[in-house]
Amino acid sequence: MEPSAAAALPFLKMHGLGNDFVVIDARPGGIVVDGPRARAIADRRTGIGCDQLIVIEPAVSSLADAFMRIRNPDGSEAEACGNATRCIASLLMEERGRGHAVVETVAGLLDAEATGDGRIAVDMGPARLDWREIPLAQACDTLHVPLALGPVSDPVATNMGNPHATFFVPDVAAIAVADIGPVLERNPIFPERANIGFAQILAPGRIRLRMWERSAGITRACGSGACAALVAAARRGLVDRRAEVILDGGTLEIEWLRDGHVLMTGPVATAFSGTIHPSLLAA
Ligand SMILES: N[C@H](CCC[C@H](N)C(=O)O)C(=O)O
Repeated sequence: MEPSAAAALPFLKMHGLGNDFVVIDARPGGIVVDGPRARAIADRRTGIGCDQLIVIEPAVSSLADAFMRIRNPDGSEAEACGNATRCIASLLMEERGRGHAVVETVAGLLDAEATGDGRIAVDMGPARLDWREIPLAQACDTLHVPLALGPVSDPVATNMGNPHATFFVPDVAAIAVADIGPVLERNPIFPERANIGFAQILAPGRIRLRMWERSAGITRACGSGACAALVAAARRGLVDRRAEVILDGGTLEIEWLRDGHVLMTGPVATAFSGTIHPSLLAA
């Protein structure tokens, strides 16, 4: 059932370290938020504005509490969104009055639990490391992808449900992320484009990361990007399997477990609630 043109749609504005989301609960009314509507809502000038639009849908799997649909500001669907997963998991835990939740995504079921200090830990599933899984357009060692642009080269490719390329640099502050991010995102070696991370090793357990997100541009934090950066650094022997990843908006704790899964722990916040004006739904 589509909301009538007159119906205003309630939403929550949430964020994880400043990576912000408009969250719509489509479970009750079967509301469809397609690409054009997502674009209209996510637009920071004429809409509400967000890095990703998150729609909570009824779970498909009997093992999940809800399905989380992720849309980028250009309306495209993303397979993973770590910060949003923490936000949705916290909503589901609150609804059910318990400290754990299972969030279903197109990339699989994600287990989440409250860590007791106000943060949420999510098992983001296995890091996928084969060139076909990223995906890349040609067979290559994902630990050394043959790509260079300006001051950066030789990234590590990782799939966390979504595609990532992580470049290691001596000083992230010196990287013109807004200039080279969009060009790297669309390099033909990434048939589904890619999220681009620029990482600086501060210490064996501390990584500084700046992100250019696929379809979303520079964001203040990126959970799946932080996971990809930790896995990349550990594969290169630059850090152990656990580190603090310091993003523009704050710090995430990432651990690459022995079973290949990646655990991400960090805060969530609800900024405000409101209703979406029907004109935005007419898109
Ligand atoms: N902000 C998200 C990542 C969104 C990735 C999206 N831009 C894509 O196209 O994969 C996170 O916290 O993981």
